[in-house]
Amino acid sequence: MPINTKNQFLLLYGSQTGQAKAIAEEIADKAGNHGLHADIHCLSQTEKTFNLEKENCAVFVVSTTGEGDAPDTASKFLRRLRKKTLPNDYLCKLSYTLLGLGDTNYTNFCNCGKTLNKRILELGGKLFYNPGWADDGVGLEIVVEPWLDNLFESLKKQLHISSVPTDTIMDITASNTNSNQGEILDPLEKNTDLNTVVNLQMTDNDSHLDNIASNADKTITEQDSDLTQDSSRNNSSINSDIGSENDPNTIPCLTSSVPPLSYSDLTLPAMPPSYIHATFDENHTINLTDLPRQNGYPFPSANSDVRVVAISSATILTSNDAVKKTLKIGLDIKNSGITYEPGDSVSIICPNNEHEVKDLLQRLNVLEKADTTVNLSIIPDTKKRRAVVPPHIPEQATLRHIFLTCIDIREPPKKALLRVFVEHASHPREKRRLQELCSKQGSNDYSQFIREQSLSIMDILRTFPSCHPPLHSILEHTSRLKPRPYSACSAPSSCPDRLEFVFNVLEIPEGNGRHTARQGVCTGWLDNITKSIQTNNEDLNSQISSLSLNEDIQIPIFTRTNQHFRPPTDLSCPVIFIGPGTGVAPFIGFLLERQKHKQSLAEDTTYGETWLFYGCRNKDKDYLFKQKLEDFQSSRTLNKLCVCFSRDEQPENSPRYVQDFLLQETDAISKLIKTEKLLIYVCGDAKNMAKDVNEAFVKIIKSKMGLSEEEAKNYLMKMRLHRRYFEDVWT
Ligand SMILES: Cc1cc2nc3c(=O)[nH]c(=O)nc-3n(C[C@H](O)[C@H](O)[C@H](O)COP(=O)(O)O)c2cc1C
Repeated sequence: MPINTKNQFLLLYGSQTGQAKAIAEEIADKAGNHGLHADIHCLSQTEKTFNLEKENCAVFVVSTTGEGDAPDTASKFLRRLRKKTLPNDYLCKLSYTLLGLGDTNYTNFCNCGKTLNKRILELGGKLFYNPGWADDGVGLEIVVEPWLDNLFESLKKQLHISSVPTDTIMDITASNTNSNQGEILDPLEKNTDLNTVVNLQMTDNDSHLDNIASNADKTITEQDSDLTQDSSRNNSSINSDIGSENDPNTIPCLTSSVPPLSYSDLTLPAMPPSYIHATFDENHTINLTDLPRQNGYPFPSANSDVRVVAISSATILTSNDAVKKTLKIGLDIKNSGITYEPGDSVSIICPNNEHEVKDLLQRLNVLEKADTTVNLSIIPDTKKRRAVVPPHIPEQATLRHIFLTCIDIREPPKKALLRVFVEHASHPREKRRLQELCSKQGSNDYSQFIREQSLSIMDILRTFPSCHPPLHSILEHTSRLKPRPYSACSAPSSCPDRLEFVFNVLEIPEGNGRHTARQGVCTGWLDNITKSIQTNNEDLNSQISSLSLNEDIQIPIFTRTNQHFRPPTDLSCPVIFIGPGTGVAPFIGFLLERQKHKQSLAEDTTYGETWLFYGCRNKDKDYLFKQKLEDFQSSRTLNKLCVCFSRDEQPENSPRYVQDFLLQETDAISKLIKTEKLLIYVCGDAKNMAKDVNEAFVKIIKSKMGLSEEEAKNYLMKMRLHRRYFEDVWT
């Protein structure tokens, strides 16, 4: 396909953890199938490789991070676009569309995408296709897939390209008849795509190829017909096999409670072309300790270099009979060059579980070669455009190294990988169920049975025993293994050489498609490697640490600054901290810092009221930092400590959750709000707690300030905008 400016569009992405980038790359890949060429760049390349004001046609894919913030790689671009000096017609040449990624569990859903969209419109840009707002909380694909389906028709209309050159069609089209060319489309409404439609009527012995041929309204080229015939062979065998059993209920399901889809048409994603070639070199021994972590590819959001530091303590903060085990880890950062402030987080670069790696390598039939040097290269005649070995995977390493440290083998397999699995499942009924799960019609099943249950690649392979995918497919379709961030619960002003953080050891039970019970990747690893030094006694821990008995437990980390979640600088402001469970962590650091400040302040300094709302299940089992919090209260660093226990026997009307406690304190809190100096900090679970806390404040403001619901919500929104309401939440 010749590249000329006529069929070219600018494709820009801003991504924090890789999803927006992956979707942008998918758009770039698919563009060629439609006779289009995507000039793809990260937004960080602004003014180096692209200049927006000179562009005619652009597609943006941007996620939101932090508290409604732009990804790190997009912030410079947004800063430039926000300049007040830009004229109103700055982008008047530009027609564009935008796909925003976000998560409705966070307060500012898709804020970065929405802000960008608003600003481009203000600067004279015109939308040629409705923006899509995809919600990671329920599954990005629910919006992304239909949005992508219609994007290319709109792009072609925009670029005045009426027909698709036949030599560029890779996908196979069956029922592609309702193409709404040129309209601005609602991504959720209409559906015109270039995907494979598989018809598997029980009674219909027509081959898949026949079905496609009769419905197709696009030419299938020679190179594509290979793909078609492959599918045809596989699918016609499915038909005859299913036909002979004649019982739809025998189609294997992920769990016995999962019904299969009906035997209707399925629209499958196009089979992704393979592109990585792995060869083993027995004569070459590789020194793995020399290999940079994840091939030296930078970690997004790192604010320090990666450092290897010693774990100097591991304190169990919960009783033996608590539902969850909570650990506090102390890191020795003396001479490490690592600095941090309360509110910052430490990211732990953890490996996958070694048994899971072994099981997967065994299943892929490469366990004997796990420690042999492997060379990865690009298949010379691959059909994948711009194919490169993923930058976080070294081209020369061992499989064990790659599977342990570079790729995420726990993440639910993407639909593209399931599509590959379809081709490598030999049992017809398993093949059919895999087809369902990656099909458009099976989207709900995919969300419900794979994504929501967090099934791993190995869970899927165990469920479909006849499926034996090739090694390269796993390397091609897995994400980078991500470092796990934890808020610091210490303060450098009180112990400059130590950084502490807390976490619950995540226990994931067997069931719902998960073939084995497991622990969280990072929390399970930290729990295991610190077993020998774990203690319930903080004092014992400091003795161990002073004896330096555990220098050999070392872990790689980096820190991330959190400019938006900092202790108040004006100590006269009243402040309310809300942090149930491990959400209390940053507030311990804040209070340590506050205590230090207070000690150095003159007697008559005005010191704002400081309250903490904390919650856990049981007073005697999982009340984290009990002693410390009570000490803060005794020293008047904390003026009010409101603790609730959700599972203890209690007098009627006792608050069970922090939001109940807030409501109980409505009068006192509303007085603090009315001072217009109150600062509110919320940390912890985004899904339930942060939303409920937000609602509790709306109720308080509404009832005590005589405002309507809408006005109360606006009041709270203004508090956020004026940096008086802060959140550090996670899902
Ligand atoms: C730490 C963190 C903070 C987030 N904050 C927000 C937010 O404020 N608003 C939102 O809509 N989505 C938020 N998200 C959800 C992401 O935007 C969403 O998961 C997206 O798919 C990530 O895409 P990326 O991998 O390209 O960065 C957040 C996700 C994380 C991990």
